Amino acid sequence: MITLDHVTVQYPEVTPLDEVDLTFEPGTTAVMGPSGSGKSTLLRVISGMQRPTSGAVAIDGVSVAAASWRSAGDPRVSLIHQDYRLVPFLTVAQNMLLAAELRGVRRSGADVGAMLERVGLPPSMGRRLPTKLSGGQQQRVAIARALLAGTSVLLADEPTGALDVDNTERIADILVELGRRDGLVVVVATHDPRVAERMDHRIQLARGKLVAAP
Ligand SMILES: Nc1ncnc2c1ncn2[C@@H]1O[C@H](COP(=O)(O)OP(=O)(O)OP(=O)(O)O)[C@@H](O)[C@H]1O
Repeated sequence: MITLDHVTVQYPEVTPLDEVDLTFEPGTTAVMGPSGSGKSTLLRVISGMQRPTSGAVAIDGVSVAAASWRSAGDPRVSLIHQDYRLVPFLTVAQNMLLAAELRGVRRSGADVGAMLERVGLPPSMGRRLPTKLSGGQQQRVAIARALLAGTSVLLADEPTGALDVDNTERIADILVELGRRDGLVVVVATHDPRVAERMDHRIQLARGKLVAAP
């Protein structure tokens, strides 16, 4: 469970998160709201990549670890993006193993294949370069990479923003299953109402404030 306690992120001109109190349980939650309402900031704060100006963020009662020269944030959390962010000159398997290694998690080639199958891709795809895959396949690899690294909290920032309707459906299916079957806490920032309606809960941000709770 993720808890935010009076979390504020303040810049000189804007306050993208303003005294936010929020809880995310295992399962999927869509975070909606207009552009600039603070959705990406919320995900960065949960991941530990950004320290809030004030307030506390914890996962299962333990404060999220802030990013440092040693890590890109809390090792329990993975963040996936609209543009997938796979390393283009490494194979799919190397991308996945590198992420696990950076977390200090040892994984085998068999683990990579099993994780690819879990997101509906053949294990043989591990040998391909990400640039040779479709957008939907790349996003599934990004999810498999997060799972291989042992994440228990999966954050997704507009994960279907660059995908067509069919691939959007597939990614939404995978996220829902990870929440329901595997008990991950999945938080999805999205502008797409079709994605949001598939999630277990929906929240809405407006100018850094929560305007509708689940
Ligand atoms: N480093 C920064 N310095 C100053 N202002 C910032 C910084 N990062 C974000 N902001 C501002 O904070 C506000 C919230 O940004 P954020 O990216 O969280 O919004 P968002 O809801 O994710 O928007 P979008 O839907 O367009 O991705 C915006 O007004 C943005 O300009």
